[in-house]
Amino acid sequence: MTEQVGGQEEKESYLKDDSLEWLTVNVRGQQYRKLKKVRIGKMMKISGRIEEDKRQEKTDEKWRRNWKRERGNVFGGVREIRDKYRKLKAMGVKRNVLEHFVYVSLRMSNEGKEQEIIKMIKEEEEEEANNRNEKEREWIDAVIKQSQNKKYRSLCDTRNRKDDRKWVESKCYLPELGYKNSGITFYNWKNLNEKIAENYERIVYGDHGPYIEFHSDNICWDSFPICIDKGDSIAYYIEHYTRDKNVKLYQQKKNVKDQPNPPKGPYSVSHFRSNGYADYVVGIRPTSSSFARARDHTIQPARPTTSYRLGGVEPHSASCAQSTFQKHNRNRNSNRNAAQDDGYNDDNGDYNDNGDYNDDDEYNDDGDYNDNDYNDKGNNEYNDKGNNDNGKNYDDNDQDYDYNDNNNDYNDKDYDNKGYNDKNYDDNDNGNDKNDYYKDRFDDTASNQTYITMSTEADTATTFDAKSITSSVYRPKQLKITITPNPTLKHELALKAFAECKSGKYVPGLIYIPDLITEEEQEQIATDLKNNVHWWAEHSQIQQKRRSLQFGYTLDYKAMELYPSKGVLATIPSCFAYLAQRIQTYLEKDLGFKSIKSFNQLILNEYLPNQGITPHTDRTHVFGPVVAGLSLFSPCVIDFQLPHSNPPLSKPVLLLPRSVFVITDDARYKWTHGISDSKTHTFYGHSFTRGIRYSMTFPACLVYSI
Ligand SMILES: O=C(O)CCC(=O)C(=O)O
Ligand SMILES: [Fe+2]
Repeated sequence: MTEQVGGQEEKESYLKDDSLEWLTVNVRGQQYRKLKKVRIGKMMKISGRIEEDKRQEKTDEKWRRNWKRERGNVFGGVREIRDKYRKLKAMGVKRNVLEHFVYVSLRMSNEGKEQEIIKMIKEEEEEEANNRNEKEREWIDAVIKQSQNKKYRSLCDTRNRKDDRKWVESKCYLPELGYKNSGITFYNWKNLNEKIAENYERIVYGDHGPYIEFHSDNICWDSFPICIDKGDSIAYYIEHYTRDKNVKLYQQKKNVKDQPNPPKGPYSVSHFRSNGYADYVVGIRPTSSSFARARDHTIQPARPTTSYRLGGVEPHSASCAQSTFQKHNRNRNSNRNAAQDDGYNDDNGDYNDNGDYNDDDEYNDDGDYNDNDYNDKGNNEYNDKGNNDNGKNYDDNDQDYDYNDNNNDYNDKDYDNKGYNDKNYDDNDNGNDKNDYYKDRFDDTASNQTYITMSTEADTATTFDAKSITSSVYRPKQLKITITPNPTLKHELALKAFAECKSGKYVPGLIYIPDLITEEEQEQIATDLKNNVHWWAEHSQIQQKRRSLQFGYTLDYKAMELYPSKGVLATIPSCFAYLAQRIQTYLEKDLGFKSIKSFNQLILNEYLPNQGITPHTDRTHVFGPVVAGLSLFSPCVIDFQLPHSNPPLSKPVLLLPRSVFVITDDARYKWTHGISDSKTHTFYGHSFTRGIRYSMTFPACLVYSI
């Protein structure tokens, strides 16, 4: 051993420890440090030992820096591998650590370097081996045999994936490839007695973020008693949950090769890949599909911090990059989707602010890609390998981070300057690696492969903290609700459009119901809102600066998943529930709708006169085919637009207080609707000043019983 770090005493105490984890061993100057368990989710944050956490954070920083410096090359050059190996030995790590390391080195080093690496490792071991018996030396040969000279090319070929990898490796200490004897154990971080899995196959770095892939044999299935299968037609995977629903396991049913871009999500980046946005692998023998529980699976580690996610830069250097980011975002937007680029939300420089229920990509997290929108973007031909378009194909979904306007964490430069094709990782690329990988993987285990991805609810449920961004302006002790007068329509076009709206001939599928409630009922609603002002302070979310509350179910705009609302929001308050019923009755009795699914969610939106909502399609994977919206207190114009139409079609609809608009069919699925954030709205020549407006959106959430 040529390098010695740490004191003998600590080393011994570590060696006496029977636990197998190795990636949790850190070197802090002269000290050793270890964690007992690899925890899914906030693994470093939950030890409950604050002192430890602080130390850990410092160490994390160090590791992160080290990874940045070393990682790009560590599996590239023999010398780097040797140095790393020596470090690990000096740390006194256990055999399985070394095995894992050698295994990954052999499989991921540059082509043709294997023999050199083997020679080097053997030399390194020589000295010690002389003092040991022959049997102990055999481990090297066993690892070599395991690696079978098969190369694995990193999936991290773009900046976003590399950043994800940096994060996973510096936070979770999980190399891209797993190893069968690594002994790494995964626990539910909310219940550390609950074992999730042992060992893993690989980290799948895709454009929807990193996932840990497991073989089913290594999953503790007893920890996953809940299983939801939404059916072949909509879902790309079966969901499995731990009892506490904290850990979710995705069992992939179909691959995503036909999906060039990922659904929206905190990690999502669009690269228009012709091979699909991620390398999720599905069972290759359809006959085995009924044996879901005997398959392979993956799990998604916790979400990286914003700063790390967006370019892997330290926050302090990012503020200067903010404007660059916004600029590029604008460019991207105009390149991506004209329907969104309408000048709304200019304050954010971001067409979609915080992702509302914006379905512009029209496919979603559940994998029900029920839309053909990709082609419309005209970008299918985009050459993923090229990087000369300065980020225009870089993902717009990062706007998810944008809502708060104060995150100075972006350093978009990092993306734009370096492009997406970091040479470090591409040296091996001969274009066939992926096929090799599949061959490698399935030649000997071809019988029953399916992959599952897993995430923790805690990750996905970390919606923005409304309270922290709710300034006093947003937290009045009283609600001031006034009624704003309606414009008097005189112009012929305005009268015609309004009449067409009422008769259902204006936008296909759009139904307008004037005066669904009386003035007294509106008064009563105002009173009810005032009486419950505390709802807002306690539970509201901020969407594009406006506040909203979700009763019944809550759509997490980051994860785009639906959860039953909690506390006072758990059910639609009785003072409002009759409204949902009345709309439903109207649709069924007066308009002859065949028993529609009951509205089971209420989204209460508050619009100050300078607030709006980005053009969007209400999320299709969580909301049913009929969505109704009641307007209160102030008139406003909602714009219906048909994206990609030529010439562009945009139809303003005047929403008067106490009226309801219902979207079905084309209006629901093909058209977008949005409200401009200007204080003055115009409807066919009639301009009027907006006042405070509330709207109640009633969707029928698609919920599945467990
Ligand atoms: O405020 C409105 O009337 C529209 C709200 C809306 O589009 C929504 O909640 O999805
Ligand atoms: Fe909507």
